[in-house]
Amino acid sequence: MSIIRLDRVRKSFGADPVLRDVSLHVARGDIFGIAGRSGAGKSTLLRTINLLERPDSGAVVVAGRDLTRLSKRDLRAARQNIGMTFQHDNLLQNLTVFDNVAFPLRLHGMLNPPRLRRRVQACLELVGLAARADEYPARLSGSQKQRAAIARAIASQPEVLLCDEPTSALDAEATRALLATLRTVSADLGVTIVIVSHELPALAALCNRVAVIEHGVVAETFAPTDTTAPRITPLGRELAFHATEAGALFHPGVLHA
Ligand SMILES: Nc1ncnc2c1ncn2[C@@H]1O[C@H](COP(=O)(O)OP(=O)(O)OP(=O)(O)O)[C@@H](O)[C@H]1O
Repeated sequence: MSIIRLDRVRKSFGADPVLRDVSLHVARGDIFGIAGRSGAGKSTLLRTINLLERPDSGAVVVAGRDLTRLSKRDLRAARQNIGMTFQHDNLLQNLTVFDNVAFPLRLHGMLNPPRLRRRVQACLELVGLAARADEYPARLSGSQKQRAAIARAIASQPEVLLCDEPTSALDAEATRALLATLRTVSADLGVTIVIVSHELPALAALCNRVAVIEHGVVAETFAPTDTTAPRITPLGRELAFHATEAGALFHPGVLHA
């Protein structure tokens, strides 16, 4: 069953159409990748899923509710079910890692202090940062900052996690650590992850489905592990190549079980 459904979404900035007619389904539990050339509209599409970008027309249905039809108040509540991380980690520099993760819980008055502490610690353990809880973001590596941002994004136990270019500032080793964290988050919490990246090897290694955005539409959607299916776009073919490479590194049966 789809947890996210975009139906004929259109979005222009001024006279420039970015999303011309985007329809896609993301199944519950998917790690779903969005690929596309620079400027193709990947981030715009991702930001449409929680209505940070409001489409000009079309439906954005998350967990059964069309977000475009909600009142401001209901939209605020619906967004608590959709965590998000950004290319730049957006951590609050004057707060410790613990307080960054606790921030959305405190903001929404969720949980009493002992439960909040347990929740934050559990999130930090999941992303491998339990030992860094009292550090300030400036002392973390790029991968650790992204992992702290993931911990913050999952603290309110959303069903959906949106990740915008989480590995773009990371070297190869840090990228592998971050992909491992996202796999753990997916496996342990069952959260549905949608990830935008221009790094095809990362998408090929992580995602069980990928959509390629081209000319404002979804040009194709496929499972990277299905390396035998014909690909329509050059980018799809590149992804298939990287999926074969990734298969040599990570056994797909383990990765996508
Ligand atoms: N708020 C905005 N106002 C005006 N134009 C915008 C806005 N956001 C995005 N755009 C434009 O929309 C187009 C798509 O941008 P978007 O960031 O979604 O693409 P992308 O595929 O994520 O690109 P990249 O891989 O380079 O990050 C670009 O031409 C961009 O300049």
